[in-house]
Amino acid sequence: MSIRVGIVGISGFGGGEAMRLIAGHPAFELVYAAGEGSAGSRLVDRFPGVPQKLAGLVIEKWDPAALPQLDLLFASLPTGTSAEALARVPDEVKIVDIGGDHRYADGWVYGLADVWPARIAGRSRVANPGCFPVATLNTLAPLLVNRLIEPGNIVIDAKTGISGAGRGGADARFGYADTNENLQPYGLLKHVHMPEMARTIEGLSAGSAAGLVFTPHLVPMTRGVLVTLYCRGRATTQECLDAARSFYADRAFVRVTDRPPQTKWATGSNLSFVSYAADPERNLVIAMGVVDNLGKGAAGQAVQNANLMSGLPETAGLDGAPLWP
Ligand SMILES: NC(=O)C1=CN([C@@H]2O[C@H](COP(=O)(O)OP(=O)(O)OC[C@H]3O[C@@H](n4cnc5c(N)ncnc54)[C@H](OP(=O)(O)O)[C@@H]3O)[C@@H](O)[C@H]2O)C=CC1
Ligand SMILES: CC(=O)N[C@@H](CCC(=O)OP(=O)(O)O)C(=O)O
Repeated sequence: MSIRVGIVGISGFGGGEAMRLIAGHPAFELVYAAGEGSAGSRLVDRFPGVPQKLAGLVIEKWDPAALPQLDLLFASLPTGTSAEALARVPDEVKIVDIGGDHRYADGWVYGLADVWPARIAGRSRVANPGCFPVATLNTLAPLLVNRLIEPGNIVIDAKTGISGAGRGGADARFGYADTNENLQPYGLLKHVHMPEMARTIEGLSAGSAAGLVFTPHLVPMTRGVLVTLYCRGRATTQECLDAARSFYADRAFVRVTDRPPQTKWATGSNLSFVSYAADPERNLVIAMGVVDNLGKGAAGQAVQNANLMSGLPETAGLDGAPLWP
């Protein structure tokens, strides 16, 4: 039996990636697509390569009062624009919010799927983590749970591809001439992802994350997030790798590697790569994490969460290999 799903924000980068994954999903059937400016166009008009079975589906104007019969809705709307409308979606329709409006909000589970799948299974309102948080938290979780680093002294140096800003990123920073052959730090001291990262670090460690520092950088590539995390701790490299291998032993999507991960390893997939280099004498642990911002960072983890919410195998529709090169 198929599960009837919808995507609001389908014309965007996150929504479009969700469509690509759902088109190949064994149990999900896309029956509803919605948006604002794209309303009235067919999927084939926006995505010329869309599979034939979806080509004629017309994007509706987003209206939670006019939904067809649905089991599950993926919301991929600009942060700040989804809370009011999603509150009007009937309770029986499950929702995965890819945007930032419901992270640690009442009634919603924070959907860090690789770390706590049991919290997500069977739930009906799940908030996807942001792309930097999932790359960071998947990498830190084994160290925090095993008390291998101090939670209060973590510095996150992050790099992101331009698609992290979405298609709607009309900001002049995101044009070709501004991004090609260029590197830009941004969001210093108060990036919007700080609270969800601090709260999760505190939950995993039972300590304070008060000293957290996070600086993202925009780099001239389309997809990918790399986080390099500077931590205080006396563990060896081998102890960090062993902790991660044990923590993720039965998890499908997290790969623990001896060598530093690269963004291309994850492109087009729901994979998360983690690795570590530590020097106990210098009280230093360097932890590294890679995801595709549109995969694990958005639509991939959204589908993983939807599988858990629907009682499906967690890997359904997500077992394709990454793109290479
Ligand atoms: N890009 C990324 O790597 C990641 C993004 N996210 C989050 O996912 C969400 C979507 O991001 P992204 O796909 O990149 O953004 P885009 O700018 O690419 O897409 C935004 C989408 O929202 C739709 N939209 C905007 N306003 C409205 C409205 N009032 N009613 C209905 N639809 C509307 C647009 O539809 P239309 O074209 O029809 O107007 C478009 O489909 C954001 O919250 C973002 O922060 C999270 C993790 C990673
Ligand atoms: C390059 C770029 O702008 N990236 C986005 C992250 C995308 C993301 O994870 O978005 P939400 O948390 O809003 O869902 C940013 O730094 O805000």
